[in-house]
Amino acid sequence: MWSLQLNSFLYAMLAAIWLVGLNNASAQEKEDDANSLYSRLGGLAPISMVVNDFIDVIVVDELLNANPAIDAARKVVPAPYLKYHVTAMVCQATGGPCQYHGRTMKAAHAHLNITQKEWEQMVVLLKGVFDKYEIPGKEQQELMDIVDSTQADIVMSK
Ligand code: HEM
Repeated sequence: MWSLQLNSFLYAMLAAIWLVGLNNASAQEKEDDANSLYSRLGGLAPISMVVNDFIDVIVVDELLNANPAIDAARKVVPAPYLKYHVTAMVCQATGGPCQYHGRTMKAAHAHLNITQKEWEQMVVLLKGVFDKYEIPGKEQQELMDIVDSTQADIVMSK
């Protein structure tokens, strides 16, 4: 009898410890989420607006379209398709709940022969969009770091 009660008590204690552990884990996760770049940017809606403007400015840029491969691709690849994929990618890379299902950066850009000069133009255009949306300096830098991490896979020639 006693040992049965003791056993139930021990099980109840173990269950309580396990539940407290679970609660702590989710509190920690919530804190991580709130601190993610994704949350600091305001989530998916503001990210999609920044990407929307970014794609709108790059597809009409004269310096970029002087590259015949870029010009040909932007005429056949729908801008909404690019906006969808780039939004999902940024959402995922900043710690948001999305999953990017597009091609690798190398596979998506290899045929475009993107030069260093074209990359730098893209960065100037992107910075202009960041400024338009008044993204704070720290968050701009973190976003640029993500973009920079793709440079080696995107820039194909000098
Ligand atoms: C000078 C810089 C860039 C130019 C000119 C450019 C242009 C393009 C073009 C024309 C396409 C369509 C290619 C095709 O399907 O034939 C494309 C695809 C894509 N780009 Fe870029 N891009 C640049 C940089 C970037 C950067 C920095 C990112 C993200 C960090 C990015 C993300 C993507 C994605 C996600 C796709 C779609 C991939 C897919 O179709 O699966 N691009 N880009």
